[in-house]
Amino acid sequence: MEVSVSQKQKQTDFELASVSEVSSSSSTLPPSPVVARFGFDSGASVLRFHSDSESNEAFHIDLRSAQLFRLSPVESICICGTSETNTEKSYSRGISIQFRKEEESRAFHSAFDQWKKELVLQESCLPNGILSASKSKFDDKIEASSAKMYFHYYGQLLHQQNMLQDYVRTGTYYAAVIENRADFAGRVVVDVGAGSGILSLFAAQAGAKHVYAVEASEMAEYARKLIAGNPSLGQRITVVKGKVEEVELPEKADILISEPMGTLLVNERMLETYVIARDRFLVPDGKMFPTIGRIHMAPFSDEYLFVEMANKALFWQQQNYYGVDLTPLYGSAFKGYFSQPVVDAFDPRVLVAPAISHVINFTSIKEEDLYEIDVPLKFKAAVGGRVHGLACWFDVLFNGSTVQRWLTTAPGAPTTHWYQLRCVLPQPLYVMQAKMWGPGAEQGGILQASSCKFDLKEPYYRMSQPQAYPVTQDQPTHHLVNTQPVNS
Ligand SMILES: C[S@@+](CC[C@H](N)C(=O)[O-])C[C@H]1O[C@@H](n2cnc3c(N)ncnc32)[C@H](O)[C@@H]1O
Repeated sequence: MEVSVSQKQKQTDFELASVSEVSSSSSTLPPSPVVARFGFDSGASVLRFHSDSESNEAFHIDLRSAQLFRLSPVESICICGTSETNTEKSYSRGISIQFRKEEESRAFHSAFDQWKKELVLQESCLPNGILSASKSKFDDKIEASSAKMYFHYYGQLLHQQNMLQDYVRTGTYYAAVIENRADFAGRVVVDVGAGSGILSLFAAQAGAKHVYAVEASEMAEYARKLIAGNPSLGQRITVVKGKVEEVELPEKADILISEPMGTLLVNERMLETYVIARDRFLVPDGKMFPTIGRIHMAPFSDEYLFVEMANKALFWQQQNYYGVDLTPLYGSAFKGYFSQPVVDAFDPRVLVAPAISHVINFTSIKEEDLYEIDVPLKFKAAVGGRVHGLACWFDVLFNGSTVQRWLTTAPGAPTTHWYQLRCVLPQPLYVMQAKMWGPGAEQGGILQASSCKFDLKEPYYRMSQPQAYPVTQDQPTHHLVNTQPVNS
């Protein structure tokens, strides 16, 4: 493998508060403060640690096997392999890294990602300058088995039909495209994750010069069939079967169209694919449909939902289940149920404070910035009572030259197949408005804490329709129960 001179000379230094080994077996760690240096060593990207006072390296790790996880704003853990060749004896090594400031932690993480990327580039570069068939950006992030299941799912017509039958979704895309003909007429379009090819056909209807419909799953074959069956539009559409991260297209696009939204906008990580498509295929200042996305979050109060969740674990409180005491597992079952985000459509009146919004601009965000998203939350409850968790939904904007259109999944708006999402806390929080005494009184109330980790991959599909509330005059119309059919 060739390494260029510039790479050999390049290095990045970071001063750290301290480093320590998670297992105590090694004594090679330098005393604090510590300097961490990213650099090259015999063609490999390495991270060296040495003491501030001397430049002698205390130890180094190979970035090839290293992964970095953030534990807190100023603490991270780096997991890497040992150099032990006997696989039975080789254990992962954990290095706990303390930063002095949060900004330094961020800079270190971004340098780490950058150096890992350089490594991928290096490894795919053969001495003759030809790119090797090494893993793509997609393969790098997504496990093969998980990608197989994902594309198997989308390869089936029944799941595409589910999306096509979400008339709020598909109708809004149609309106956004047709009302903004000026953005499509005579333009080259790339449909990112084309599925059945429906958005490509809409773009062709709006007068696109040519549409490249990129689809990785077997659905690409069905898209070809559908497009061939609509010849007046189909002659301007080419289906490209493959991953957006890997396929090559013969020309740049003036506009990208895609439906990359998952639960809570980011689930499925297809936004990353959309952004990669932008960097690979879009002309500078080209358009993106959708253009921006927003995640909205607000605290809610829903006693009924909380009791429903808590009751699920009651099964494990049986002391005589065929002669077996199940109670040792009660705590774990309770925790398990509360780690499931609830997916359903709820009445917006369960919200107890205005929502906080996090904006993602698809035209400018870096792909890496989608790996980890922090949304600082601070709410002032409009009413006192028990808060049971955080309600979340999203919307996206089609920023057309003629018409701006929003596709929203907000509570109270016509229901989509995304519904809304609620993260229910295992311990409700009491929110009061009266003057308080005791700990936390200075801040205006009693300090309480309740926390939970939620797994977006294990949702609880509850699917209840919003209950019919009698409408009074002071209620805005968006609180009305929607009459749209639910698309399953
Ligand atoms: C949510 S569906 C949308 C399908 C279609 N555009 C629509 O609106 O009905 C996303 C599609 O993108 C495809 N997809 C996801 N990631 C992809 C990738 N990295 N490369 C190519 N296709 C991808 C999936 O197989 C799936 O068919």
